[in-house]
Amino acid sequence: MVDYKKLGLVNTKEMFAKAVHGGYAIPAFNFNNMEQLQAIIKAAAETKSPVILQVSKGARNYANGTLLRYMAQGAVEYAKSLGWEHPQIVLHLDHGDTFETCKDCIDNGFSSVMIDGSHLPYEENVALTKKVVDYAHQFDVTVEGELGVLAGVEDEVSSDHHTYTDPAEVIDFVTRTGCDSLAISIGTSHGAYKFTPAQCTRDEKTGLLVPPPLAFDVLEAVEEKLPDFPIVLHGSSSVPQEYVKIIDENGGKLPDAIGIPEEQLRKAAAMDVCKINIDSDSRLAMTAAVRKVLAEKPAEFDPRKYLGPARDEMEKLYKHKIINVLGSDGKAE
Ligand SMILES: O=C(CO)COP(=O)(O)O
Ligand SMILES: O=C[C@H](O)COP(=O)(O)O
Ligand SMILES: [Zn+2]
Ligand SMILES: [Zn+2]
Repeated sequence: MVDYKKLGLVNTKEMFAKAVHGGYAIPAFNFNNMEQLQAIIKAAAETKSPVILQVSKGARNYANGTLLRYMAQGAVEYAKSLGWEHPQIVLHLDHGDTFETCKDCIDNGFSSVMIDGSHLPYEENVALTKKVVDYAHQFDVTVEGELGVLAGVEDEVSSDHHTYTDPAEVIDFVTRTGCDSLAISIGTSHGAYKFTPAQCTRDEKTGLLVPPPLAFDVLEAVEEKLPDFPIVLHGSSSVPQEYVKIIDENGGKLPDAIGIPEEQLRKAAAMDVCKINIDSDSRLAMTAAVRKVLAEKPAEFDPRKYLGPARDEMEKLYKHKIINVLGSDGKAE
């Protein structure tokens, strides 16, 4: 049993309580490699923002779960070396799909896990989430559950199929499972194609696609049922069009890539949403920077010469999210 507290990591409990009352949200950034991790830690340290490092199943398969875990645990020391005296860093399993995966993470130093039973029939979701909570809470590890199905990659049916969270279910779910936070579905989705052009309107001046608004009425109804309970938004990349443009101008092809406007995320962060998941935007920042360097300097073959600029671009992006969108800067002084 690896005790995350001995590694200097923290769970989400206190930071969520503060974020809910403070009208801001904690960034949850996925990482799969060293450059992403360095950029996240540097951005969080320099803005003094609490931060959640997320590891997905795909990340564990890509980079090796053990290696990622040691990297994240080492990141606490890295943060301190940057002058962040008391880092508030959470190591979180993103979209855990079985009890065994969650247990493996809890046993090995994760301070938080998500059990995503949202695709199961309701009673099975309750039973699985409760099983993970009962195990996790013995070790003071916090647990995120999910109700409702996001559109796109998550629903496995079609790109516009989704099921918004049913506010009538949330009290029962949270009470019976004991989960510490709840991911809900209000119109966000994973990846860089969150809406089809047919679902959008077009801005007459800029010609850019304008996505439909999130279902804030559902979020409000959830908040009414669960006052001050930490709510999580997955699929919250905004797909910055400047990155899409750089990628497309340098040999890439991302037609009609579109995300959640930052205005909407700001509004959600001011409400009871206290964890906002961002992965795709970091991928776009990295890809844009790498494509640009390789296109401009065809003779370059030192990975540090393109991964370095990629890391700088990601750091810039993370800081922007922390300061200008989520409002979590200075909350971990
Ligand atoms: O929800 C996410 C990770 O769980 C990431 O969402 P994005 O694909 O919008 O970045
Ligand atoms: O939930 C989705 C995250 O963006 C992780 O994506 P991934 O499974 O490709 O690592
Ligand atoms: Zn899910
Ligand atoms: Zn997600």
